[in-house]
Amino acid sequence: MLQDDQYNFLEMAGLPTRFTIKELEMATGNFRTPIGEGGSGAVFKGTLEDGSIIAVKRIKGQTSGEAEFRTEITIIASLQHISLARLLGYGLSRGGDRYLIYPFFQNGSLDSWLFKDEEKRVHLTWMRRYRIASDVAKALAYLHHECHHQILHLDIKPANILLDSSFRALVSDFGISKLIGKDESTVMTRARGTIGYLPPEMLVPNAISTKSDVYSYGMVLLELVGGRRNFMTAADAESQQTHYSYFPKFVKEKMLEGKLMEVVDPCLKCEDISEEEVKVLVRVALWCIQENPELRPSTTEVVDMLDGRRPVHVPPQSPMFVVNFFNVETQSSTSQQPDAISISVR
Ligand SMILES: Nc1ncnc2c1ncn2[C@@H]1O[C@H](COP(=O)(O)OP(=O)(O)OP(=O)(O)O)[C@@H](O)[C@H]1O
Repeated sequence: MLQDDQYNFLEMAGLPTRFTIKELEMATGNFRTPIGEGGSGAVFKGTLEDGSIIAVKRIKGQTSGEAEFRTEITIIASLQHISLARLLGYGLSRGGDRYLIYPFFQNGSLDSWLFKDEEKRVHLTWMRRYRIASDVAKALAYLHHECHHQILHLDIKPANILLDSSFRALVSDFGISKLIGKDESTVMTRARGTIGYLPPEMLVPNAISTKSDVYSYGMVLLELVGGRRNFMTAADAESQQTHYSYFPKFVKEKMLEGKLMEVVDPCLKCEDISEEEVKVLVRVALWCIQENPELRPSTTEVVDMLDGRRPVHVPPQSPMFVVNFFNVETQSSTSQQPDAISISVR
């Protein structure tokens, strides 16, 4: 019969292993170093006996998050892609807390670079941004088209894109993902994801598909280019009204005027930016956020466009219904970035 340690081959095969709470306490020094806080719990830094550095996500509570926890383990256990954050293991405590263990990625999440001050944003050089766009597209193409099932991530946003020490991107957080059969093109689901990245088909009871991730990806692309959130609000003290600014509309207008460089994050140095690449990213983004899912490209097509294997035609004019809904303005405002638009609906 095999001894316990002879099962180490499972670990070597990249399958998630179960950690005891004692092992996790040892690794994290009793959860001494928090590195982040998400909707479902806090994340702590730790070191395993073999010296590898880990991130331990603690999901508090007995019942909440159980479904997400199971989904995350089941889905990610079977995935192997260089741009997906690998799940090293999991843990369960008697008190009902649950743990997910990932490799630690030195540069944290994309949102902590993109939406902070200029000092942080300048580290996201144009070359890094383009590579991040390409890494995420490749991870999504793998999930959508290269696995036994189609896997919908359903929560693509900068907070769920982690960056390693060379600013290569890894998609993480499969808590609300969904598997669908290869022959099915759509699936019914309740609203999930994060406001600001949700495609219109998600706002009404309807079928979602891989094209829903494509929409969220397109929204992330625009934020990468602009170095700002797509939705921003500013309170007008005089009229006591809130003004919304919607970056995608501004981008669309600049594209029509032929002044695309005006949409690029002003903190980037002009000489480092390839105008041709800006055109590619912006056009791809505007294709991805088409309101009609059928017009959006597949993630495989996106990869081909970013890699220059497929031409990127001028995207069609999209009505951008959200503009009328919020009565938004189009200036490239640098106003306050509200928490309200990043509320998660699960
Ligand atoms: N593997 C990791 N390496 C380094 N930092 C990490 C890692 N995982 C998470 N973090 C940090 O912890 C923060 C919170 O992560 P978490 O996945 O819980 O957040 P979230 O995606 O915003 O939340 P939610 O679970 O609600 O989607 C991240 O924004 C990031 O800064």
